[in-house]
Amino acid sequence: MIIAVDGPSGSGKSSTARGVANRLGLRYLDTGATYRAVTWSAVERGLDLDDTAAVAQRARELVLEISTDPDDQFVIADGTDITAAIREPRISEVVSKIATNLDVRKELIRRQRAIIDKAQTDGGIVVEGRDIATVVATDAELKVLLTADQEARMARRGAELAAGSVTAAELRDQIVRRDADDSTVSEFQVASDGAVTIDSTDLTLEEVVDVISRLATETVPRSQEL
Ligand SMILES: Nc1ncnc2c1ncn2[C@@H]1O[C@H](COP(=O)(O)OP(=O)(O)OP(=O)(O)O)[C@@H](O)[C@H]1O
Ligand SMILES: Nc1ccn([C@H]2C[C@H](O)[C@@H](COP(=O)(O)O)O2)c(=O)n1
Repeated sequence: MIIAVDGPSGSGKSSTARGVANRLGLRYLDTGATYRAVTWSAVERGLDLDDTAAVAQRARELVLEISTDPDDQFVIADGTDITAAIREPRISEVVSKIATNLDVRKELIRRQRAIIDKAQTDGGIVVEGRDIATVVATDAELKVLLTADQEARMARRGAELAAGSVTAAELRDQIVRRDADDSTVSEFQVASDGAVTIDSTDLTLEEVVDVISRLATETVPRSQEL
């Protein structure tokens, strides 16, 4: 089974997808981490992020290992553990430049599909991102568009970061500006055909995990369809 979870920044995709994978004994893939890993590598090498050809070449060359264990998440790039580094503000601030590079997307979607194919032999996977239901795994048995209103998403991200470490303007940049940039290459504001929209504004994380897990158990995997 493949469960696709898409949605805007701060809607709770990562926490929810990890929770569902745990609950149902599935693998978990954070596709945003692949874009962050390429960003980290390009920044480390001092590449001009506007040089789309050079950045795409870096994406193709990068040796990337990304965990699909929901309880043990790590990202290793060219032998360096970058699990924490890819969450630093210096990466979050520029990652959209890499995520809107269409040649980078082509390469990372190819890699994401290979990870998803492999996980099928382990019983299935919950995949979260922006274009999972619409591009990466259009055959997903369950497609969820996870939303929350902008104020809730900014409040959640603010609570997550160390108190006083970001200004209101920086917070807005991380949520509003990033979504505006990212939505130029993916449609994650409107549900695609067959997707269920879940508005998490007034739901706890546990409640969202409950809803998606229930929908998943009511869904017959394609391989078992008669
Ligand atoms: N339903 C919820 N209610 C309250 N807080 C939540 C809920 N879902 C997630 N959170 C919290 O909101 C923050 C953002 O969640 P998360 O990182 O999962 O979002 P995301 O959609 O993956 O964001 P991004 O795309 O920017 O990585 C986390 O601190 C998480 O614990
Ligand atoms: N399938 C995806 C996943 C992520 N992105 C973009 C969106 C962000 O700019 C960046 C990092 O994602 P995050 O870790 O914040 O979820 O990658 C995308 O375009 N497509």
